[in-house]
Amino acid sequence: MLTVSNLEAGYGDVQVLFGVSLSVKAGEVVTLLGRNGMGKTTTIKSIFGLIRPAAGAVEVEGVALAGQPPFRVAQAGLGLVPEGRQIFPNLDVEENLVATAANRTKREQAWTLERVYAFFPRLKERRRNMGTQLSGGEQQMLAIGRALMTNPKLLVLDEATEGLAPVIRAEIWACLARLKQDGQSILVIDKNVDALVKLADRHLILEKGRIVWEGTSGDFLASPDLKDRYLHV
Ligand SMILES: Nc1ncnc2c1ncn2[C@@H]1O[C@H](COP(=O)(O)OP(=O)(O)OP(=O)(O)O)[C@@H](O)[C@H]1O
Repeated sequence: MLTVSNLEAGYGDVQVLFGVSLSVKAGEVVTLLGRNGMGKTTTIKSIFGLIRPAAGAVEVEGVALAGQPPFRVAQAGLGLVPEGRQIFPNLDVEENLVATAANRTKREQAWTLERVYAFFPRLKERRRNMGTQLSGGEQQMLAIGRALMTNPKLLVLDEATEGLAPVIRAEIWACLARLKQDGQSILVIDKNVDALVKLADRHLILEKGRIVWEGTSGDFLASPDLKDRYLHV
């Protein structure tokens, strides 16, 4: 599905990623973990063409994407729920959902407005509200719904539960679990390791721009020192 190999990237003269490699297979849920400033968002920006990697390869089902503009990455089947949600503020909920919608993969069970509303009934209630009038949790559901409307082969969430109340976080995790049951491939960046260990199949830990650990949820639980070494502040 997604293969990233030896990615190097940074900002100006400052190198942030030093050969990041990762993969997500069809139907898998994989997490990218690490403390603040370790390069998680830079990895996502490089994958999505939001910054140009200095070296390395990004492939989606064999299509080479490194250095391609964001619309090509979207066309290849990657859907992003960006950090900070980035809801279009001057559009209402429904307009946000259809703004970037596409069924490029020609799925039989495509995501449509009706299906997104059935998945997030709260969005249906709020369909005529402007993006800015929504609560943080509703905005997050909208950002996920908007990405699903592109019918992505891989859904990527960057800090999807940041700043949300614990009960709302739990709702978002539950949504992701339902998507996983549906066979959706997902890459999640988040700091709530305990919730992610239950949800995900595999985990990668990023430290100073390098992948320093990789394993299954079982491996992660069997190494309790990982949290102190790489994840706690
Ligand atoms: N636009 C930018 N210009 C210059 N340096 C940046 C920029 N964005 C991030 N950096 C630097 O790159 C490094 C990695 O940042 P990145 O946002 O990828 O980390 P992160 O792991 O996603 O952390 P966080 O959880 O804080 O978002 C940090 O040292 C950060 O200061």
